[in-house]
Amino acid sequence: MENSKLPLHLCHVHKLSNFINRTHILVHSVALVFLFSYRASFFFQHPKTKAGTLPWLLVFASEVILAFEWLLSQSFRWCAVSRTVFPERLPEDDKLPPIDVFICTADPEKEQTVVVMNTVLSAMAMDYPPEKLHVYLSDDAGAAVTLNGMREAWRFAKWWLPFCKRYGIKCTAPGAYFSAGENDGDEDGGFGGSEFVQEKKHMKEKYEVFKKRVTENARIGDTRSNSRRDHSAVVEVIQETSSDDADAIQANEAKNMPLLIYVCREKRPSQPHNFKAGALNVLLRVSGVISNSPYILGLDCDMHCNDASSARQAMCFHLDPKISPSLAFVQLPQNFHNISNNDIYDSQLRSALKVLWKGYDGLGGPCVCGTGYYIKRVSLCESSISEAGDAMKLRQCFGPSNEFIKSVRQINKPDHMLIQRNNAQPNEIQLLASCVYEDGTKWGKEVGFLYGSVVEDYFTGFHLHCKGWISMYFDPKRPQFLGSGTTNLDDFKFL
Ligand SMILES: O=c1ccn([C@@H]2O[C@H](COP(=O)(O)OP(=O)(O)O[C@H]3O[C@H](CO)[C@@H](O)[C@H](O)[C@H]3O)[C@@H](O)[C@H]2O)c(=O)[nH]1
Ligand SMILES: [Mn+2]
Repeated sequence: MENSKLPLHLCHVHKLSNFINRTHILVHSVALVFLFSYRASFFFQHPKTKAGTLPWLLVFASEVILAFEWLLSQSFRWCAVSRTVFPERLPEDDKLPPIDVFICTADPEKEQTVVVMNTVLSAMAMDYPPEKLHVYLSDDAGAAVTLNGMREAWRFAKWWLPFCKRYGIKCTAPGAYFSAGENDGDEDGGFGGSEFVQEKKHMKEKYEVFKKRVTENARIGDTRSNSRRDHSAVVEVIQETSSDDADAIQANEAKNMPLLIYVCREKRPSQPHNFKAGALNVLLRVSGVISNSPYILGLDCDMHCNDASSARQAMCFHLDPKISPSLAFVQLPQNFHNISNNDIYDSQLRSALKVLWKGYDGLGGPCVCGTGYYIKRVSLCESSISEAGDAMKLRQCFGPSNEFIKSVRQINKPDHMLIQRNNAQPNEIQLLASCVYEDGTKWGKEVGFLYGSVVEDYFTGFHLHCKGWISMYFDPKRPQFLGSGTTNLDDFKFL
């Protein structure tokens, strides 16, 4: 009872650094005024003493451009803030809202299936009520190796999830967990007894078997790999398939597992696929008719959960009644596990994520940065058409699926938090994942993730802010997600 009166999160204004930054802005601005008046005085000089006009004008113009650019970037330094959360003050588990996790993969050759499955497993093993967690993997390549990997991941999850839960494992990606230092007590949730050591060893063996099976599948080859740009939709809810005795014993645990869904959208060479934004919009629709959770966690396939309590921490913002109605998303920084000691290209994006984005947060919040964000479904699926709007207009906006339109109406209702999984019709799902579904609709323009830019994340974030939504940036001490960053100039150039 008492908890409900205490705040779920606090915002700290960086007073000293804001003071220093503002003083610097003032001094710099005064210097600019002197510089510009010096340049302007040139035009009042006697023609005989004047230097060449053209070079003078060019220098002046470049200074004006640079000063303008500098001025725009000062907004980041005006009001830096940071945040603390209190997940222990959240309501009981049965009152927490469901979450859909969206993971995207596009190329099984560049994005190793074992790495992708580590991301999937790490999301499934988060410390959140399993019946409220639904993990969707979008496979743009439609690769058999990825679908097989999902089935293997499901089998391994039956062992991995109870292990993580029992011992409070923080890094829920098995690969990263087992490669961390043997004596890293923090990673082991403080356990160290012989029973734990024994079980950890057993789990490691299971993980090695899982890895072997996934990589063997990859080596056997994917017969469908030639049809990466030309394939039909496949949506599969991963379920019990094994007849293995040991697995069957664990099957009981499966009742307490999140839903795991493989989604491969239809792709045809004649239809634009709109890259990652296109994949995310298919996930939005397919998940809409299956779980329709009010919140979505977006992850790149190489970005695993490094803190099992991540979803609970994000909910400290989303469940705050004061900000919740206008809060579209909580963005966490992109942290990387493979940064070299000589990070000469700033691959860890330190200037952006440790300095600028905190300033961004003080001014209404950052934009979406592609991965590691908890976004409210309604912010992506809202339309100007009210719930009572006529069916024809809703179809023009969201496409022809009545089931999906029904799901959009549901998320606008106040009791949406309690909605449970639906039994969607397979042909409705095929329709939603088809490549022509969006023709003539507002998908990618007004609804969902926006098309027309390679940085769909920034574009979508800006668009949400333009519509009046706010966002939060949360940079906790322990990185909540870890991915692989660029480590050489070639990769960096194409960022
Ligand atoms: O057609 C596509 C292309 C990419 N992806 C997935 O999108 C993610 C990001 O793509 P990647 O090629 O790794 O791009 P990066 O430049 O590393 O990504 C950064 O920049 C992107 C665009 O701003 C953001 O979407 C990412 O989250 C951000 O990490 C990966 O999981 C891909 O599998 C798809 O699903 N379909
Ligand atoms: Mn990437």
